[in-house]
Order: sequence, then structure tokens, then C-alpha cells
Amino acid sequence: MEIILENISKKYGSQWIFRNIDFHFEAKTKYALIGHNGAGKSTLLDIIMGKIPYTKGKISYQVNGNIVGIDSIYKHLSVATTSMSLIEEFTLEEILQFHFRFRNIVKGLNQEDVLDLMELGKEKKKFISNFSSGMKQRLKIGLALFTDSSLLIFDEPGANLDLKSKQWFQTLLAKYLNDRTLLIASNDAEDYQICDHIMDIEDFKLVG
Ligand SMILES: Nc1ncnc2c1ncn2[C@@H]1O[C@H](COP(=O)(O)OP(=O)(O)OP(=O)(O)O)[C@@H](O)[C@H]1O
Repeated sequence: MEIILENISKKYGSQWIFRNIDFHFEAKTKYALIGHNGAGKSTLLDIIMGKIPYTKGKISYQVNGNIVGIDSIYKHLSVATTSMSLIEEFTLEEILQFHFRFRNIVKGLNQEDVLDLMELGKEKKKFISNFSSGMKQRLKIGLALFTDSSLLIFDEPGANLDLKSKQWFQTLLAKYLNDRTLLIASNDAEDYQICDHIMDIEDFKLVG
């Protein structure tokens, strides 16, 4: 997916988070968004995914040269953020069944494969409410990564992951990203080592 930001500005109350931003996220390219706490990384991702409105400007999206409207962008993206919640009353098995009733699994995999790849197969009867924070993060990452989409968004994917899980994330990302566009907000270089470009949200310039 290609994402074109034209003159984008965002204000909360009287506070401008960013103003007059022009940027072109190219298709099939991997971007890291970095910047100090409160710089606006999550705000930008939330705008791109259509979760919150922007104040001024225009965003357009294209998949394989076709324009996608903001009202149907959700069909093309998959997301894992620390702020999103999981349905705690479901077991792991139920949440996968529920999620993949609405979204397709990436080609070549089935739900059992997804359980195995998340390394949570033994927990399939466990309620999400009884998952540890790291297990929940693995699940969020798995649901996003194994959903067939053309834009993958991760906001602080390394949150709550131990060293082994961070390695697990990197390995799976390298194997299953395919030619999707990737946006990762993080200040931990380990999380975004796979990225082609690093963008500093403070001035919207590529720094790597
Ligand atoms: N709903 C909101 N209402 C008012 N201000 C908000 C709201 N959400 C975010 N902000 C403000 O917008 C600014 C950017 O926040 P944002 O969460 O996008 O930063 P961030 O770069 O993701 O930070 P972090 O690295 O701490 O996650 C902050 O000043 C924050 O307080």
C-alpha cells in the first residue's frame, strides 16, 4: 500500500502535534517512526489507520495502483498496538476463530499453524484474561502479522516482550512480512532492524 500525506496537520485542543506534513510512504517498503515520548508517533499511526481524524490536509491510499477510500482502509490493514484491547472473555482458540471469520489468514497458513507460530499452542483453551502481558503482546502481533493485509502497523511491538520473544518477532517478521508496507513506531532499534527507512517524527525527515 502507498500512503500519501499532503499538508497534514493535527491539533488536540489548542496543541498542534504536527503541522503541514507532506510525506509519501511507498508501497512494499518498511518504515520505522522514531521520536521522543509525546512526539506524535502513535497519533500519526492512529490517523493513518483511520482511528482518529486529522485537523487539516489530505491522506490518500493506493493498493496496486487503485485508490482506497478512508472508509474501507480497515479492510487492507492489520494492526498491533499496546493500546488496543483483546476480548478477554474469549479463549485463545475462540479469539482466533472470531478474528479469522472476518479477516483472511495469510496464504499457506491455517489457524493451527498460527497457534504454533505464535508458540501459544498449549494455551489454546486458556482465557485471554489469564494471559500474561507478554502472551497478550505475542497474540496481538500474531493476529496482525498472520492477517492477509497490504499495510501492517505496529506501535511499540517490543512492549512486554522478553529477549527471546523479541527475537521471535524479528524472525517471523522477516519470514511473513512478504511485500507489505510496514510502519513500526518504536524507540528501540531492535524492534525496527528490518526497516528500510527510519523517519524522525520530530521533523518528518528520513534519518536512515
Ligand atoms: N486524545 C488526546 N487528547 C489530547 N492530547 C493527546 C491525545 N492523545 C495524544 N495526545 C497528545 O499528543 C502528543 C503526542 O502523543 P503520542 O501518543 O502520539 O506520542 P508518541 O510519540 O506516540 O509518544 P510515546 O513514545 O510516549 O508513545 C502528546 O503530547 C499527547 O499528550
